[in-house]
Amino acid sequence: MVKTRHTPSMAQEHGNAAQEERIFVSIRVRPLNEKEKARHDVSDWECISGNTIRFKNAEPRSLSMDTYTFGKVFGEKCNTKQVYEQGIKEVALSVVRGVNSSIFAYGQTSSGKTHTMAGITEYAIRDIYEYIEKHKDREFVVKFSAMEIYNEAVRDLLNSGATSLRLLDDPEKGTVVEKLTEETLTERRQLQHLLQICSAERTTEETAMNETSSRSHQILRLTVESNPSDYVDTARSGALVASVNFVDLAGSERASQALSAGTRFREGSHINRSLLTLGTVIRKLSKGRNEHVPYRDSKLTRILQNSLGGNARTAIICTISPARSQVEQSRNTLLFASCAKQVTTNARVNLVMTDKLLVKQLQKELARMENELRSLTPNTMLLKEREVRIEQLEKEIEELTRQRNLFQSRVENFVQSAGKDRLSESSGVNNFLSRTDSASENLERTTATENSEDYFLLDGTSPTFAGPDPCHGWEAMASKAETDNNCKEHHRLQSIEIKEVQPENITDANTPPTPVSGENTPVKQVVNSHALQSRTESPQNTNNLIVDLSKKSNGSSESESPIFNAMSPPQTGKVDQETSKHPQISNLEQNESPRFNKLDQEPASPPLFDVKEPQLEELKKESITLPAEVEREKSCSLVCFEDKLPESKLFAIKRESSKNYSTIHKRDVSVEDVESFCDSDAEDTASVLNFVVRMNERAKQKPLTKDMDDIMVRARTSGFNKGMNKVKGVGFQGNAGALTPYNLERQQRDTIELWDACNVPLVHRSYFFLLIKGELSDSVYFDVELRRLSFLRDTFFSETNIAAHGTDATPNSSLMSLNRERKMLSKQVHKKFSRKERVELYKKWGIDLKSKHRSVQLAWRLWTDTKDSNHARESAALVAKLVGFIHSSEPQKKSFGFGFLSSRLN
Ligand SMILES: Nc1ncnc2c1ncn2[C@@H]1O[C@H](COP(=O)(O)OP(=O)(O)OP(=O)(O)O)[C@@H](O)[C@H]1O
Repeated sequence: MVKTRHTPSMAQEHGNAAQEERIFVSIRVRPLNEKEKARHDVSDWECISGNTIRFKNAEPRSLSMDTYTFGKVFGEKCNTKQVYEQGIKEVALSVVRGVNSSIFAYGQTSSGKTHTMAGITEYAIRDIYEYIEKHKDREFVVKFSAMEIYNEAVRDLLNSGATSLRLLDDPEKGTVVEKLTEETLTERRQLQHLLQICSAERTTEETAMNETSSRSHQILRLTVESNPSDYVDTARSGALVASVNFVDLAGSERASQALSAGTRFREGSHINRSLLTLGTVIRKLSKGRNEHVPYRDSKLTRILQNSLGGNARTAIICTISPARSQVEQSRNTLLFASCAKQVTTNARVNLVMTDKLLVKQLQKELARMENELRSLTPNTMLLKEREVRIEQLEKEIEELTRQRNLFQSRVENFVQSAGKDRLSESSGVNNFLSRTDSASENLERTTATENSEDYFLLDGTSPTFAGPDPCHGWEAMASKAETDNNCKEHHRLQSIEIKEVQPENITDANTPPTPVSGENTPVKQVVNSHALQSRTESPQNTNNLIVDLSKKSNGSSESESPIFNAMSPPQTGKVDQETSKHPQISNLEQNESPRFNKLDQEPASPPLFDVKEPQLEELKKESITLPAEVEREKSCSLVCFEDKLPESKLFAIKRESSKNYSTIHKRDVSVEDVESFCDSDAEDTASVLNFVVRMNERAKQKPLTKDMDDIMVRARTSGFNKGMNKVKGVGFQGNAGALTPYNLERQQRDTIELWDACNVPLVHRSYFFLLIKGELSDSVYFDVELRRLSFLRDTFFSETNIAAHGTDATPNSSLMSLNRERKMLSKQVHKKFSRKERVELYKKWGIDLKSKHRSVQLAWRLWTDTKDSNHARESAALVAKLVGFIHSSEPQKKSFGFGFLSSRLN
């Protein structure tokens, strides 16, 4: 048995709504049989039309009562095929379209019901199979079942051994017969065989005329399942399942004839019950009232409930006997037929979903969803990847935004702090530093770094060293010291030895009371700021020609250089007792005090020289008023030239021309001389020498006139500086206008190297840098510092001195010992100072961020400053405070800081 699920709603969705129609009722009058003819019985019924029948012998007053009209009326001469074709066939074939149908035969015994239904069933089955044969595109499944209701018991005609079958109520199908045999037909012949079985199994009896009389209600059911062809969407389609019932009722008169007693009585009662219930149901349905219909009062009406006013098309063939003797029975049949034709049914297409179709449909749906899923999967994966990427980008944006805000904040703090510094600081240290590339690199690097220890540079207040790291490479200092000593003699040859130095025009505020090794120790003043660097460079690039016109190296007296005398500051400084052993040191120290005094008064712009001599005043009056920078150039007394000459050649020139060196003053140089020199090839040795000699000669001959000023003005505009750059000269010593930042950097670099070589304390270094304004005039400080440091280095760090005094010859200790102590102090610094404190010290002492050993630098400075690591912390704090005082805008603090540091230096 194929389980089905009725889905009427699906049929409705496809336009197969229930169609209401009345039961088709036809009347068939059989001919008089032999028995009736023998009794001379006559036929009283006349078919006056195709759908009207009338009782012929009716009295006039009752004529209207004996005329009946139905869907079709078949007379005695009509055969079964006509009955089938005219009305019954259409109803029966509804089954192939999914519509239930029922064909009833109702009439008295021997009226021809079985005779008619046998033919009708045969024709219907034939037509059904013909329909199936014509519709090869559809799949049909035909099933057959047969039952009889005898004494209100349902019996399976295809299973003779089965007992009475129970009726079950199905919510979709209605009443179903439990365990009813249902044969699937593969061919038509199989159905013929089953029909014979059913006929044989049906409960019948022999009549007096040896005829078989049916004593039960027989229901032959043919179920047709098919797939609809008119539903394009097979995914939503089901199966058309419908049944056609061929119902051959028992004789309607059976109850009255079985009134005798016993079994007949009980049999008749049951037959009558079903028929009476059928009559009642028909009568009630015909009235069309919404009153209770007693379907459940009999097995017959219960099983055929759908066929009686329900989901089925119904046709009733009422058979009557024309014999006058059967007129009342015929009238009852016609009355039943008259009621039945009033009954309406609501047949619809039964589109059901079988389990097989359901599985198939679900499989198709699953395959469709899998295809969709496969088609969607790549997009889904791509979407997920993009979502992940979007999340990553959002995080990166947040991080970048955070970094940007942080940098902006830092830059703002830096700018704000730098602005305050520019306003508050009178010193030009930062201005000078900002002009160096190294300082710019430090700033950029500091801005980009995340190291908190580097962050302190952002405040812009740190007195930072420009140029090489003061402590850089000090680890190699030990080995370098030896190299320095080896190169010392070579270095001395490249420098002009000045036997009698007259440094009155040069002040050195930082010159400490340096100890000397002895009175007879030769003092060699290195005025070449590039001296140290030249030791490691090729001779071709490092030859230096220095012409000091203000000194008596050529035997000329001061009187030969009135300008020199005019620029000499008053000798107001105190004379150190120790330096009195050396005139050079004494002269340096003599100029110390006035220099300090001047700085204290005008720290922002310390004057280079005090010009007070009357000669100069007179010259000023005589000359045309010149720009300030030209006025300052008048103070130049030293011209230093440097050329790229081969070393040997240069030395030869030096020695040869040293005898002819003479004072040259700017007033002695004509415009033609300068222009000629600028246009000449600076590498031409003869031109350089000739230029120097020529200027010296003119210095002796020509007085100072205003032509000098014109010379300088025109020299500047015509490329004098360019020519000077060609020979890489320092220019007029003390003449800031002739200096270049490059030369100043070189002086600075040499100074730092000498600091390292002499282990100069940090305090001194810091104090020295406080003098620096970032102007070219700072060159004079570096020049003096270089002289002093060269003297110290040659005096205390020479090979002979170290050998003579051992490792304790220096003020500190041997370099190797310093190295060991440096490591120890580095550990102690990390142990003693917190990270925050270290950062503060870095900031205050301008420790280079390039170094990987900032803590080592700090330890070094602490050690060299205090000479006692146990007090390094206190000393560092004190120095930091004093430096802060010097940077303060308050004169009292500034003076105190200067004074204290000065006392420390001394
Ligand atoms: N239209 C007809 N033409 C010729 N013979 C007929 C016709 N109708 C019925 N007969 C004959 O009448 C007899 C009785 O018919 P049938 O058995 O079909 O009556 P029935 O109504 O089925 O009786 P029951 O209810 O007792 O079974 C049969 O022998 C049948 O051949």
